[in-house]
Amino acid sequence: MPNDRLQRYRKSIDNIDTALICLLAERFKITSDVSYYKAEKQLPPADLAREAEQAKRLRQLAESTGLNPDFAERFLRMVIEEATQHHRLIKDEMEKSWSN
Ligand SMILES: C=C(O[C@@H]1C=C(C(=O)O)C=C[C@H]1O)C(=O)O
Repeated sequence: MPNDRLQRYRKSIDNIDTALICLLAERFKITSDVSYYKAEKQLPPADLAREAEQAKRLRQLAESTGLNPDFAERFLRMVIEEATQHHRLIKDEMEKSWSN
């Protein structure tokens, strides 16, 4: 069948997409734990110094693996935004429960 090769490529792409989603789910379980930790300790949801270190490290990693560093940083920023939004949500919820 002429599409055999394309089908194989697509199978590999689907496997990689599955791994990416599973890894992201694992990452968000950890950042969710961080949300509760930060809320309990009254720490700010975002840590810009830490984010700058992560961006630097991932840009270098992207360069060394042939990935566009700008794309790697955009992706990281999107993931961090989702995590910090959850931190803010949990902080607000916890502060409301303390004031009751
Ligand atoms: C998870 C943390 O909270 C925020 C989310 C981060 C992330 O998703 O990697 C990084 C820094 C913080 O802005 C943290 O401080 O480590």
